[in-house]
Amino acid sequence: MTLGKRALALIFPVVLAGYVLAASLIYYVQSSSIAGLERARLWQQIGMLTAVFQNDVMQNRSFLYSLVEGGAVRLFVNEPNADYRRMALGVRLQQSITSLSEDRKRFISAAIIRPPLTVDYYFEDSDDPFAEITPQQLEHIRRTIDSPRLSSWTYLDTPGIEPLIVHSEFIDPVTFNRPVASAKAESILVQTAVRPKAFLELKRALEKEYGATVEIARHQFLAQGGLSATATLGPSLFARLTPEPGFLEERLSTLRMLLALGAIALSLCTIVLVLVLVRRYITNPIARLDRQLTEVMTGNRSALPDMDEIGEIGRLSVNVKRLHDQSMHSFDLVQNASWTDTLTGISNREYFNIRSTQLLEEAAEAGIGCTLLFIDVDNFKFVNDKHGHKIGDELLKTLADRISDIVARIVVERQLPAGLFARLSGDEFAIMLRCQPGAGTITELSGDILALFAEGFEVLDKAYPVTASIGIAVYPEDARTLPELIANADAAMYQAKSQGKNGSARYSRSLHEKRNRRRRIEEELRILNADEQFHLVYMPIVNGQGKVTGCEALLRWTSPVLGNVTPDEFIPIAETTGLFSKIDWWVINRAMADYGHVRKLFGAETILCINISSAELYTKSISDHFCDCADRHGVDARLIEIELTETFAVKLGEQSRRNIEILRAKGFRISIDDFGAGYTSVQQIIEYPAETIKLDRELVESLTRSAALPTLRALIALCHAQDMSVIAEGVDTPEKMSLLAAAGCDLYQGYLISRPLPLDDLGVWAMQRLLDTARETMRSAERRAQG
Ligand SMILES: Nc1nc2c(ncn2[C@@H]2O[C@H](COP(=O)(O)OP(=O)(O)OP(=O)(O)O)[C@@H](O)[C@H]2O)c(=O)[nH]1
Repeated sequence: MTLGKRALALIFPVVLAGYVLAASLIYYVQSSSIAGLERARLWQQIGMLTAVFQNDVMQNRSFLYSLVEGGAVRLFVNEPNADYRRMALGVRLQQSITSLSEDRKRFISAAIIRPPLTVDYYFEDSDDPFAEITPQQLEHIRRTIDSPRLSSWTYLDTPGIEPLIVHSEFIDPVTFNRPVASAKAESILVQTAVRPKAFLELKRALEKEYGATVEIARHQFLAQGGLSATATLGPSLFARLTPEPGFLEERLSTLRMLLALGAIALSLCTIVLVLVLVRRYITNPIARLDRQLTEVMTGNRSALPDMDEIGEIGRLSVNVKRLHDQSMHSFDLVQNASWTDTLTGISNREYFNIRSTQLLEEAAEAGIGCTLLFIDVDNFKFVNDKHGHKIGDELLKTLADRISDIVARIVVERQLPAGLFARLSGDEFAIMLRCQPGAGTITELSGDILALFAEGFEVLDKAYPVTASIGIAVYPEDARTLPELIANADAAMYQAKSQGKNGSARYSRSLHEKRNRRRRIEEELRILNADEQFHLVYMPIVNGQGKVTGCEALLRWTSPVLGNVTPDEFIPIAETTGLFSKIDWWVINRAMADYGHVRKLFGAETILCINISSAELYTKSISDHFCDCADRHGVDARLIEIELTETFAVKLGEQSRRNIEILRAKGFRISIDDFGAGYTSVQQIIEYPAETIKLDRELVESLTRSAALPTLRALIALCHAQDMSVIAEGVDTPEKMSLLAAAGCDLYQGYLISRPLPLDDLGVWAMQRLLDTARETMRSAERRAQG
């Protein structure tokens, strides 16, 4: 939810509740004052009604007196001519009506009654020529006659008939004044009646407004609670108006509705106003700050702009900007540190990867090439081991400085874009330049780097025997991605190393194929079924008398995909990829399973030689595996000779030395294979924990030249002095054999004796050899017999 919506959600109920509360209070106060006002108005209205009524009463009375006092009654009584007197009275009445009331349509009537109750004259101001006095008026006359009073008035309100105010007065027929009480029976009675039109209209209007009848009664009304008003219309005539119960409620509900609408309208106005202000001074600045921060975090903006807000929001913005600037500064420091190699101060692998990716993208856009030089120091370990890591560190730092200088110089001289130089790891460095081979830049660069090592690499005034191997790969010819480019330059560097180190090599197609072949071998090794694709061949070892004393088990691999793959090719791959255990364990098991057969062919004391990977001796379980296999196949440990390569034996570690001691303690023999292929000191020969030394075929080749015979003899004597028997490999001529025999060699192995043979062929070979020996023995016997 946005800040604006939150503000709305907060403000709306608060403002609304405030206004509803205020409206309720106003309603509470207003409702009682409305009730008071209505009550006062009601009393006023009923008072007005009373006044109007009394005016009508007064008019009627005036009408009566105008008839009596004006002589009209006297004229009527004294005039003997009945028609005249009627007409004269009629004229007088009309005059009186005209003078008393402006309303010509008003109903007025007059009647003269002679005793005992004869309506002598009746006049009515109406359109009805046959109009007669009403029974109600007669009734009033009768009641007036019956009462002791000489005059009276009343309000006649009979259902179905329009109400009338009626006045009756006794007149003495002689004096035409009010008679004495005793003369009442002989007096005439004059009655006038008017219709109280104004009163009735007002009454009707009130009844309509209040929705209730104006009650008129001859008795006093009892006091009533709520909204009600009473009035005295005459001495015994009362009126009361009690509005219908919902009258006030209607007013109040209108008030309520007005207040509710007012509260809502005011709430909305207030909310809109508050929201505008909140948005202007709070949410908009915060939203702007948020947007700017988001842009900074997503990289669409480099820094927060200066804020000109005031107050808390302004301070917040300034502080956020300050915080951001500080974190950017810290981030830059951390990033620089994380991209710098701590030892040499040049870029490290992370930065190299990031920057190189950009360089390749730029090169791709510009349609130009990039060249990667992968540099590895040769024999650096030697400096570490011999002179200590401090010197090693110094060497790396000095080398980094010197290569940096070379790169900077060449870039300036050849006007190239800035190059990238980084330490990838250990003694590995890399240079990325936006140039292609051909212009001589790469040749000059690699030549200058190699020249640094020409006289040994000088550090702190001392030269160290290290060189550099440089692998070169070019984008886009050799690779299209950075990982591929690095891998190819690395492969080229290994190529340079394998060509004798201290040189450079460019990544090539053949190198590519070599790597592919290596990858395919690795893949096949991972998935192969050893029982189906591996088999062992055996190469006999004989003593000076030609007796087979042992057989070396040699592994052969026939892959359905790759065909025959030699151990020289796949064993190093298996060792570097950790697949050697799978192979070794199969070889050990298979060779021991075959041992019974070998033994049958060559005798109970035949030694079985099994090669194991040098890496195998780093695993703890190797001795257990040998023992388990020997037990399983019933092979005496003394008849098993485990062959280790000389290069491995030179650098025996703690674990491998312990493993060899365990194996020897269990009775297994140890043999040092390929002796003489590397560089071994006399000291190391003395320290070899082995029963047998196998002279490498190259060594045999060079030492079986007549001039080297004393050396061969001395070497074999040295081994004998260490209690080690000597086997010569590569014995392929009788001459070599006789020379080796002359030098004291114990055992022989080579094509002169036999090539490596499958087990079945080994049997045939053994039979053949027996036959040959038998034939030779017979021939010697014959020669002796002839001689
Ligand atoms: N002094 C020092 N040695 C390091 C550092 N990092 C790695 N090494 C060592 O550098 C050596 C590099 O190994 P290799 O490249 O296999 O040794 P090498 O003798 O140069 O082998 P080749 O390259 O085959 O000639 C290892 O012994 C590492 O322990 C470091 O920061 N300082």
